[in-house]
Amino acid sequence: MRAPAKINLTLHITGKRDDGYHLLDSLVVFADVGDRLEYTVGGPLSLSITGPEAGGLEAGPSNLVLRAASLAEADGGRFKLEKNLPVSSGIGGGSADAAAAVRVLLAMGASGGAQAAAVDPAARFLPLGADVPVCLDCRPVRMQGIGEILTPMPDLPGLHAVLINPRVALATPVVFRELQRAENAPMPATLPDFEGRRHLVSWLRDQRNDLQEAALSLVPAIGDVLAALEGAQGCLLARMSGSGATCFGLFDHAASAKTAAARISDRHPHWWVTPTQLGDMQALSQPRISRSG
Ligand SMILES: C[C@@](CO)(OP(=O)(O)O)[C@H](O)COP(=O)(O)OP(=O)(O)OC[C@H]1O[C@@H](n2ccc(N)nc2=O)[C@H](O)[C@@H]1O
Ligand SMILES: Nc1ncnc2c1ncn2[C@@H]1O[C@H](COP(=O)(O)OP(=O)(O)O)[C@@H](O)[C@H]1O
Repeated sequence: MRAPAKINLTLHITGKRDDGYHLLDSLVVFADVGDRLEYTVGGPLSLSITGPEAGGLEAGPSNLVLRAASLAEADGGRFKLEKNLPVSSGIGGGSADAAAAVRVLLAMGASGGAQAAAVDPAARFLPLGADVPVCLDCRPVRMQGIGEILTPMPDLPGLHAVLINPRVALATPVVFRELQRAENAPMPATLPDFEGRRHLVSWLRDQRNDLQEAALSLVPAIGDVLAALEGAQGCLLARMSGSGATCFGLFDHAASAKTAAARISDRHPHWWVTPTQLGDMQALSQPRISRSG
């Protein structure tokens, strides 16, 4: 099963709750790049991790895959995680993995009993992380509250993009702590009916990521990433996703995104650079179940 990266096209921080969590207003889409998770029924609950971004990631009970399995009351089984997304990078890799584990366990019939099964999955799995509800469906949404209020945006045009991480991990709480002002304007109450990609991009230019300035002050390399994207031929808009440090550049065509990614990668071989499509990845994220033996 695939665990697509989450991208915040906008991230307006509109307030702060008494428990310290911030209120968000964010337009979220998914990428066709992500982690992969395999689950085999049988045996005690376990997790192994491979892949280019596996380094330093704990496979113990603190891993979000195993935390999700516990919350779903899985009674065992082996998870294998192929970690392709940089950890702590603003594209929700951990939340995507947790949501993928939930999807497969629910598809296999794990429910935690009738009472738990009756609870809306978004509310039930929110304690794993504010980004987990949005990652359950992998569809374009407007995300509000602390991440639990989701309004589908089924007609949002798909986008061509390049994702870049300067290979600096940035912990979400640290960026929120650095935020100078928690009360900022939300997006308009009603979002436009976008007529196409260009319309969406020109509207996005007037929106913001309110965490970008705070993240930039912590990791100046984010400025280099944004400059590289903005300088690339065909780049329509460059912005940071989530709490960073990953940034996205939007392009008119898949070919120009690919060319830009190759050129930037040549100049910055240590950066994580990926051309991708952004939009609705629900179909791609569905579990594919095979039975053997
Ligand atoms: C900022 C966002 C935007 O999509 O993305 P990332 O940068 O993590 O990808 C998310 O809201 C992050 O979601 P997630 O990473 O699941 O957050 P959690 O584990 O629940 O929270 C980590 C910490 O971030 C802060 N936090 C998170 C979400 C929120 N709405 N308000 C907050 O203040 C809190 O300090 C919290 O203790
Ligand atoms: N499967 C996982 N993948 C990534 N991070 C995980 C996972 N399980 C637990 N974590 C922890 O979650 C935190 C942030 O995860 P991540 O989702 O990658 O951040 P972000 O949402 O900023 O991209 C890190 O402290 C990491 O150690």
